[in-house]
Amino acid sequence: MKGLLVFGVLLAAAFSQKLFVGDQVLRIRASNEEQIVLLRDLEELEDVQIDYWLSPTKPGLPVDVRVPFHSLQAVKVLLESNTIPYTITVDDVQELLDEEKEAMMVSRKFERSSNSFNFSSYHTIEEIYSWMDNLVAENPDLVSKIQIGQSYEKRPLYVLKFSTGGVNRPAIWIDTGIHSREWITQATGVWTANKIATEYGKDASLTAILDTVDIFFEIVTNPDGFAYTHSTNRMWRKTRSINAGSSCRGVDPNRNWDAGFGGPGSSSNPCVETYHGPYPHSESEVKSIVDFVLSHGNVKALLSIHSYSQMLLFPYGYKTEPAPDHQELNDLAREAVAALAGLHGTKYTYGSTIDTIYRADGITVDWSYDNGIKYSYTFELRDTGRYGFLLPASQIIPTAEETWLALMKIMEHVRDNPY
Ligand SMILES: CC(C)C[C@H](C(=O)O)[C@H](C)S
Ligand SMILES: [Zn+2]
Repeated sequence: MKGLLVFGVLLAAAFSQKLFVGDQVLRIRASNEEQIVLLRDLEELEDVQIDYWLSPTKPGLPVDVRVPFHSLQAVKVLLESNTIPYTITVDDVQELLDEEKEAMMVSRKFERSSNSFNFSSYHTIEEIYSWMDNLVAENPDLVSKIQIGQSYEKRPLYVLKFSTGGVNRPAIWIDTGIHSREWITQATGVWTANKIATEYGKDASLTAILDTVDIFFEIVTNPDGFAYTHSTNRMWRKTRSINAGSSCRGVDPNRNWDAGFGGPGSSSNPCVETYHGPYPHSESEVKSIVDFVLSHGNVKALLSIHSYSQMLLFPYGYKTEPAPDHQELNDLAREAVAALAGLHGTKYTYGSTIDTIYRADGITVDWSYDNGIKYSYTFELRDTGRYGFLLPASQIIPTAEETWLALMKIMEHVRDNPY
C-alpha cells in the first residue's frame, strides 16, 4: 500500500492536486446544544480548515468531519477536553483517494482496450459527456440532449430528454451531482439513464411511464465543481463562482433556491460549505433549472439525488410545518424505500427534511414543491459514513440497482396519479 501512496502523492503533486495525506474523518456525537454550538463555531475558524461531511445540527445525530492533518491534534484535544466522544471512520483520506484514482486508471485501460463504457467506475466530465452523446446516437427515437444554460465557468449544462412523443407532456425532472463531490450520484445517474434507454420497450411498467410522461435528467448538474474535484480538490461541494469581497469561492447550490432563502439552515459566510450566495438563484447552475422548469410548466415530480446517509426526504427543510401533501409523500416514500431495501438490504430512513436530517434553507425540492411540483424528493444515497463521499466504485452498480427500484415506485405513482 505504501508504494501506492507514494505513487498517488507524486501523481497528485505533479498535477497540483490538493493532497489529503494524514487527514482523518471523525464521527462525533454531540450530546447537547452547547456542544453543537462549539462544533459550529469551529467551522468558522478558517485556519483550522475542517470540512463537515455531515454538519452539526441536533444533539444525538452523527456529525462527520474531515480534519486536516495539521489540525488533528488540536481538534482531538478540543473534543476530549469538552468530553465530546468521537471515533475515526477514515484513518487517512489520501489513501482512499489513491485507491480511487488507481481504480479509475485501471478502468480507463479496460475501456480503451474493449471500446466499452465501464458503469462500475467513476468518470470525468468529458467521459460522461461523451457517453451521453453515444446514448443519444444509439437511441435517436427516445433520447435527445438539450442545453439549458452555462455554468459560471461557461461549461454547458446538458439535460437528457427521454420522450416518446406528444407535446409538453407531464414530466419528471431528475438531477444528480449538484454537489460535485458526491461522485456516487453522477455515476448512479449514468447507470440510470442507460437503464431507462435499455428497458424502454422491454419493461412494461417503464414503457407505460414513457408512453405518458417525459423524463428530463441532468447528470452533471454542477460541472465546474465536478471538474474541480477531478483536477484540484476532490472534496469540493459548491459551485466555483467568485464571491465579492472574499477569497473563498463557491455557493452551495442546494441553499441557493428561493425557498426559505437565507434562513438559519444555511450560512452567510462564503467560506462555509452551506453558503447560500448573495441572492436567490444567483448561481447560473440553479437559475438555469428554475427557468427550464418554469418555462416547461408541466413538471410533476422533481427528484434531486445526493449522497450520503441513505435517506429519502421530502419538504420541508426550511420550516417545521408539514407539507399539505405530507401523508401522500410519506406513504410513497415508505413504499419506495421498502422496494430499495428489497434488493440488497440497504436500509433508508425517510420523512420530511427538517424532521429526518436537519434544517436546511434554500434547497431544491422545497423550491419545486412551493412551485406546485407535488412529488419533490431528495435522495441521499449510500453509505451511512464508513466511506462517505469516497464510496468505493465496487458499490456503484449495487447502489444504482437499488435506487432504480425506488425511482420506479415514484415514477409509477406519478404516472398513475395525474394532477
Ligand atoms: C436536503 C439536504 C439536507 C440534503 C443535503 C444538503 O444539501 O446538505 C445533502 C444530502 S448533501
Ligand atoms: Zn448533497
